[in-house]
Amino acid sequence: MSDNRVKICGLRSADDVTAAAQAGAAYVGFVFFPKSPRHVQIDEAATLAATAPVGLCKVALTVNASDAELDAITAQVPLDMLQLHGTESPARVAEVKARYGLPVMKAIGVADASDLPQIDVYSAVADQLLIDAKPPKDAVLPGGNGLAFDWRLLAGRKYWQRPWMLAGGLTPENVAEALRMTGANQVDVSSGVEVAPGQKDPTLIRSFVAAATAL
Ligand SMILES: O=C(O)c1ccccc1N[C@@H]1O[C@H](COP(=O)(O)O)[C@@H](O)[C@H]1O
Repeated sequence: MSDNRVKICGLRSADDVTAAAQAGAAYVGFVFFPKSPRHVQIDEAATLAATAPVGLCKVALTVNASDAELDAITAQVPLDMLQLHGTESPARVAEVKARYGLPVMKAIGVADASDLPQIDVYSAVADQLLIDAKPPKDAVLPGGNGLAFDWRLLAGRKYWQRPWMLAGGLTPENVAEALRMTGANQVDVSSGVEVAPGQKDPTLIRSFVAAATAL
């Protein structure tokens, strides 16, 4: 068993939270983005977060959220981290961090080598980085599309200043190879542990966490 840490994102029920916790996930994510099949209302997320065992990091995923939206989420949901998954600028990341006093994880979309310098830019302001596949141009969702990027882009990289997670198209079948190729020690998954959009499967969650932490 390794020290690899897993985030299961897009949880919508108490059973999902229990499955993630019992499988050994380190983080659970709640999606606040109405276009997503994983979107939860703030009061639902508050109830779900309250069921999470102590020590499980509860993350709110938002996309270009306004202060009013973040005020409402942070006032009602007991959270440990904010994940910014839109086009938030470095200045906005710093502003959110200061305003809410919570660690901020910034998602960065990668399609090719030209996207990699953004990782250094956001390292200066975010507490963690989430390196995800860049969504297709016509995508409705900026993440959660079940698409992987070419992991070879991260092979042999220099070390970044911040902890980071690998995301995008990860599954119980490919996560071990993804960890090996990128050297990541944290991974984030959504579609890869679902049987239908937004519907998590406890067996897939268990298989994913087992595969990611077996190395
Ligand atoms: O999951 C979503 O619906 C979502 C919506 C908007 C922004 C990000 C979203 N998900 C994040 O994307 C990664 C990768 O997802 P997948 O495993 O490829 O489906 C996921 O881990 C979430 O952090």
